[in-house]
Amino acid sequence: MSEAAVELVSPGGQTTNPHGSVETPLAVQGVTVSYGEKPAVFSVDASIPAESMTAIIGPNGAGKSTLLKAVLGIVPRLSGSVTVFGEPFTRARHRVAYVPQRASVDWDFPTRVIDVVMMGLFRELGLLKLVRREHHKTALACLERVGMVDFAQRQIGQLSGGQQQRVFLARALAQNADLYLLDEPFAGVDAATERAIIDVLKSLKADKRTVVCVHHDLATVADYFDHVLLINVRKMAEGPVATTFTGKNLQKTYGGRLATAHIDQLNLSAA
Ligand SMILES: Nc1ncnc2c1ncn2[C@@H]1O[C@H](COP(=O)(O)OP(=O)(O)OP(=O)(O)O)[C@@H](O)[C@H]1O
Repeated sequence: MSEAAVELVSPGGQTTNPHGSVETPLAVQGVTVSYGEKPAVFSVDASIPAESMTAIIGPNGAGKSTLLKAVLGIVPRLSGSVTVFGEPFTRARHRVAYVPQRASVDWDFPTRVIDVVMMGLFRELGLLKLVRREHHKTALACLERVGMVDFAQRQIGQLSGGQQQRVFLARALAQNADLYLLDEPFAGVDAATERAIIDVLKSLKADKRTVVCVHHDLATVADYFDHVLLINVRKMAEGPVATTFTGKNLQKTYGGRLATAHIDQLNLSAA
């Protein structure tokens, strides 16, 4: 029997291999993606620790979204490999939930909030896609977790930006995944929604899930995350926030685009 076949899934959803060590939720090696002549992501390596909250940080156009899409197979890789809990993504996709950038979704599509969340249950609905009472209850419970249960019957086009973001998070929760990949979950949301989203993400981590977010607000990195991946087409740095989210690494990643005064305000180590 192969090692993969005898993987053990612990109660928290964590995978250990037969030797008892925890599989890396996401390992990226030498990934290069190009939309044209110039690579958008060049030879990026990353190793996302289990049960961590990771921020992918870098300037506009640095390739952060592209890296997530390459992990998910939405855009083709020119080179490199991706493993999810020690397996190719195609074998582990059921363990991954993705929340895309809000702007990339067609919100005019005529569908209700509850139906969007139900999409997260597609694996449970079976071949006939029969929605049973318990599926409905699960979807409502996920909406409850993001404070959107009263909006279940609303058309998605009639939601505010922050409400849309919460609904997509509810869909991801319905997937009951082990690895959550979110592309700018806090973009354009108010303080209350940001608090609601970070509370849900922290509860996922407490439940032994792994969370990875593309993130722009440097002021909240130390509070929200414990691991960072800094990229600007290439990987600039990766590691624990405490030792990697430093003024020097931010200068390296953003170059002249980030004023020294802004870095000073973050009260980071200059190392
Ligand atoms: N579908 C596409 N076709 C062509 N070029 C693309 C496409 N998507 C992204 N790009 C380009 O690839 C580069 C990386 O884009 P990407 O969206 O991954 O950056 P990002 O770091 O997520 O940026 P932002 O912080 O602005 O969201 C950019 O130069 C962008 O213009």
